[in-house]
Amino acid sequence: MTAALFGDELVERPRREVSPGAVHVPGWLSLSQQAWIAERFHEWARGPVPLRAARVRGHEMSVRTVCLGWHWQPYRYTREAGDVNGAPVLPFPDWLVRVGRLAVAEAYGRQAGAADYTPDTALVNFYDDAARMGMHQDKDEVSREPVVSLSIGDSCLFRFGNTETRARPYEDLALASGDLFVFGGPSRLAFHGVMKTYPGTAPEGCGLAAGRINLTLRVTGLD
Ligand SMILES: O=C(O)CCC(=O)C(=O)O
Ligand SMILES: [Fe+2]
Repeated sequence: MTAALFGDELVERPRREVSPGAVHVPGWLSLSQQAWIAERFHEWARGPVPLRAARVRGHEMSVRTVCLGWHWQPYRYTREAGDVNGAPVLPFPDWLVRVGRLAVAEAYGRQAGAADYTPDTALVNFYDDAARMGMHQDKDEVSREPVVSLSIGDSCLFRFGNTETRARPYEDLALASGDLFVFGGPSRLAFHGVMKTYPGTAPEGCGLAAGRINLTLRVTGLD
């Protein structure tokens, strides 16, 4: 409990620019922030659009997703979840815009236009013990503003690569509960994926007993 509160592991996991424009900030969210967001996740998953596994080229993804602001389906954004139940997607909450601005300021510094960062969609992913996500680019957005990623629950093995191919060079790193990862600028279109999660590693008090939640905040550039 005290280890989770005071974060010994942050000494071994310093903040780091993984590649130009891609910044990992371990333990950015406090436990109470994580638990509060996990509670919101359970509300979002109740609908009107439920958590669902998107179908990519005929195959269901192992990750299940609920969206805010805009509904993502391979490979576009819509206001209604036409591939689920046709219901309108939940609005993007103001507090999450503020989280996005704080995250960009944390990653790039206050001078870097953080105050203008206005994400309008979030993909909220839930990973059970078997879920993973293959290497891909986040490129269905018209805007190339940074992606802000927040993780809660079990740790995962995150692979962050290059903008050209799914193959090497890439770097494997752990994303743990409370970690922030921002990728923008020259890394905005880098391939990335989640190779596996580590069941049973969620810290007590993070609000999620099993599994992993990841939120990516994005600017669609759509209107
Ligand atoms: O779960 C993660 O850490 C990454 C999620 C992701 O890449 C995505 O939703 O596009
Ligand atoms: Fe992604």
